[in-house]
This record gives sequence, C-alpha cells and structure tokens, in this order.
Amino acid sequence: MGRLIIVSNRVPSPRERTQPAGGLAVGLRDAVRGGSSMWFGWSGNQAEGEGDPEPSFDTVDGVTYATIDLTESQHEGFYQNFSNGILWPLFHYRVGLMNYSRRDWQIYLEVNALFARTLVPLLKPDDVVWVHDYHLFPLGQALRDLGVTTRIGFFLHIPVPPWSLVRSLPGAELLLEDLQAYDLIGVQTDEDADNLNQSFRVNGLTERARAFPIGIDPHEFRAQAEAGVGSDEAERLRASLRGAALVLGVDRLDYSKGLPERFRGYEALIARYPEHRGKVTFLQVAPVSRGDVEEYRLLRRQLDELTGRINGAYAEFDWTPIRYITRPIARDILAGFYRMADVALITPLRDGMNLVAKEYIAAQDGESPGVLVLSHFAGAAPELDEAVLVNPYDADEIADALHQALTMGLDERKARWRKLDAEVRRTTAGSWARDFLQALDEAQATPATPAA
Ligand SMILES: O=P(O)(O)OC[C@H]1O[C@H](O[C@H]2O[C@H](CO)[C@@H](O)[C@H](O)[C@H]2O)[C@H](O)[C@@H](O)[C@@H]1O
Ligand SMILES: O=c1ccn([C@@H]2O[C@H](COP(=O)(O)OP(=O)(O)O)[C@@H](O)[C@H]2O)c(=O)[nH]1
Repeated sequence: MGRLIIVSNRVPSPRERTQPAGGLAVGLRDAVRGGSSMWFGWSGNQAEGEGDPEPSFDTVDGVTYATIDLTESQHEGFYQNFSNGILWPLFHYRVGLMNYSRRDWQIYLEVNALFARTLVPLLKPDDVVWVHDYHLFPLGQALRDLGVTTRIGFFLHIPVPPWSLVRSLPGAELLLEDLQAYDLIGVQTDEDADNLNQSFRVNGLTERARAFPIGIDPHEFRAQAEAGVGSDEAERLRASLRGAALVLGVDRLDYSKGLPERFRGYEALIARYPEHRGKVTFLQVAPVSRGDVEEYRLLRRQLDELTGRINGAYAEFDWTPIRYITRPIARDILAGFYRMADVALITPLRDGMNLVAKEYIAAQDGESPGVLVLSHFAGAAPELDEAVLVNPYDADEIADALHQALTMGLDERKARWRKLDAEVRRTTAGSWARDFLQALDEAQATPATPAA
C-alpha cells in the first residue's frame, strides 16, 4: 500500500507541547503515529503576498507535515465565515445562527480549489487520500477534476442534521453532489449516517455514509494521567481544593458545548442542594476558540457575566463555586486533572463525538473512579451509555445528575466505570483509522472526471 495522505484544515504543530485545543488534531495524531504518511493543511499563518503559496515541510516521527499559508481574506471567507459562521452552526442544528453570504461560499470553493492545486504535485499514484471535515467538503471533487484517480475517503467530525435542516443552506445540493467524489464517507454515529444518507437519497445520489466513531489512545492517556496527578499543577490544584470535591468541564469556548446551560445547571445544584455549598468546586477549562467569529465573542461575554453573577451570589470568603479559565491547558496536565476530578460535567447541546468524555474515562483510577455526567447529544453518548446521561437544556436535570454523581457509592461508580472503560478501549484512535482505511480499500473506486 502507498502512503496515507491526510488533509485537514487544522494540522497540529508537531513540535509544540500546547496545541490549539480540538479533537480532530488529537484523534488523528493518535491514529497516524508509526505509519508512512503526509499530513497536508493550513499552517495557521497568514500569507504575505498574492499568488499560490508554496507548502512548507517538516518531518517528525515518519509523518511529513506539509502546510500552506492563507491570505487574510481567504482565512476570513473560508475559515471564519463559511466554515465556522455557516456550516458549523447548521450542522450543529443551529440554523438561526447561520450567517450566509454568496461571497463567502465563493471564497470557500476557491480555497478548496487552492488546496487541490497545491496538493496534486505532492501525490504519488498509489497514495490513499483521506480528507477531513466540513472545511473541505468539495476537495474530493476538486482533486478528481485535476485527474486524481486514487482512493479518496472523507471523514466528517461534526454531527449531521436531517435533510429538512441541511436544505436551509443555499447550494446544499451542490455540496452533496461534490461528496459523491469520495469513495467512502465516514461520520461519527449511526444517526449522522442515517441523516446524511437520507440527504443523498432525497437528491437522487448514491448513499455512501457509514459510522466510524473516533476514539483516543487510552493506554497512552492513562499513563499520562498517572504521571499527571504528580505534576506541580495537579499538586497546586489539589491543595487549593482543600478537600472539596472537584467537578471538571473541559471544552473549547463554543456555543455547541452548552456552557451557559451547564453553568445554570451547576447553579441549580448549589441552590437546591445546599449541603454541597463549600464542599464542591466546579472548574471549567474553556480555551478561547474562533475568537474572530461574532457568536463566539458574544458567548465569551455571556459566560464572563454568568460566572460573575453565580460567584457573586453564592461565594463565601473562603469558597468560590466556579473557577473559569479561558486559556488552553496542555493535554498531559489536563490528564492529571481528569484523574483527580470526582465528576466530569460534559453537556454539549450537540457534539460530533467529544473526546474529552473518552479521555476522562481513560484517566480514572479503577479503584476509585469518578463519575461521567454526559449529554445525550454528544456523539459519544451511544457508546458511553453507562454515564449519567442528561438533557443539557434542563438545568434541574443537570443539578439532579450532579447530586447523584457526587453522592454515588463506590460499588456503583466502579461498575459503571468498568463498562465505560471497556467501551473506550474497544474503539481507539488506531482502530478507528484502521477500520476506516480498510473499508476505503474495499470501497468501489470512483472513476476520475476529466478536467473541463
Ligand atoms: O480547528 P478549530 O476551528 O480550532 O476547532 C477545533 C476542532 O473542532 C471540531 O472538532 C470535532 O472533532 C472531534 C474529533 O473527531 C470531535 O470529538 C468533536 O466533537 C468535533 O467538534 C472540528 O470538527 C475540527 O475540524 C476542529 O479542528
Ligand atoms: O485546554 C485544553 C482543552 C482541550 N484540550 C484537548 O482538546 C480536545 C478537545 O476535543 P473534543 O473532541 O472534546 O472537542 P472539539 O474541541 O474537537 O470540539 C481534547 O483532546 C482535549 O483534551 C486541550 O488539550 N487543552
């Protein structure tokens, strides 16, 4: 078999310890280690001049990272506006937040064509190309238009709503047609596969979506968690809690993650179950994400206000109910925090998968595991159904679930965790990538469409 060529907008910096938070880069990096592969995408930097950018190369542990810069207007139209201001809200069932403009659609198509033009000279005939996520829906067709005949697979990391919502996007039919250039399309859950196949069916296209839930490397993460509980940061956190139980949330600062609803759920806990006051601390790690998109800035302001209000109402001179951090924390440090946390509170309104939920389970000490409180609407929920599952829109349900988690006996905690841990070990990042690539290998190759 030839090389594996991964293409995604976000490419991790192979040499940096603190990465921009985000599951795509984490899951894929766990998956590609050890093979002969190239990872192509956006450098995260701004291009200086006009004209097609030259890729930069860096090879670390057998993986060649090839990245290109984008101009300010490409970055704005392609990444901020079309990908994150239109596709992201729509695919997270938030049609009302979609901010459509034809100009952004045009730039989105142009950047996909640019990715294709820059990638083609780097390809060899027996390479397998694996494209990732909503930023690059049309890339497969753009590669076919340039004569690429090799297998091309696509994986969508975010949820897929039913056609009745997808059709709100002007030109949705064209995107679906472009998706036909891929030999196989992977999505996170059966619900996503059903919805995408329905959209294909309604438009007279071939159904080609299948569920491949992404995972983590649980062995490596457990080792990081075991080492992490001894870190200076973990020692400082433990000392600062002074015996209080720790409820932990870790999410990019994104409206899909249900943060205001979660904060209100925690507020309902301390309002309705006063026995927890002074005895529990909620630490929310929420690194700023996509800060140039208006909705994300509004969310940040809303959370600043909510945290201030809840802390103002309930804090004692020696107890702060909520600690809220908007800087990223390195994943190996976080691993130690997960192991220390009595409860993980993960309540997205919609989420493709949510790797944090899987990381929390992998990090636990099996002799005294913590409890996962998880939204029904995380892609991880069908696999992790031994968690305490909640409807994230109901503050009282979150409060009751937190109370249940904080008072749960050791036997029940262990029994739930054992089943959850078995699930996290069953589908790993490695098995996810292997299963997808095996299915891609068996998929019907699409004949190349000659350039017009
Ligand atoms: O690249 P950014 O704009 O900074 O955003 C970070 C990533 O967010 C999304 O992650 C998704 O993929 C995860 C792994 O499959 C999944 O667990 C999570 O539920 C998804 O939201 C996005 O899809 C990525 O493209 C971004 O890189
Ligand atoms: O401060 C932070 C916050 C998050 N993460 C990591 O970012 C990823 C988030 O992935 P997830 O699938 O939960 O959500 P996404 O951000 O991709 O929507 C997980 O691996 C986290 O451990 C991190 O390294 N530092």
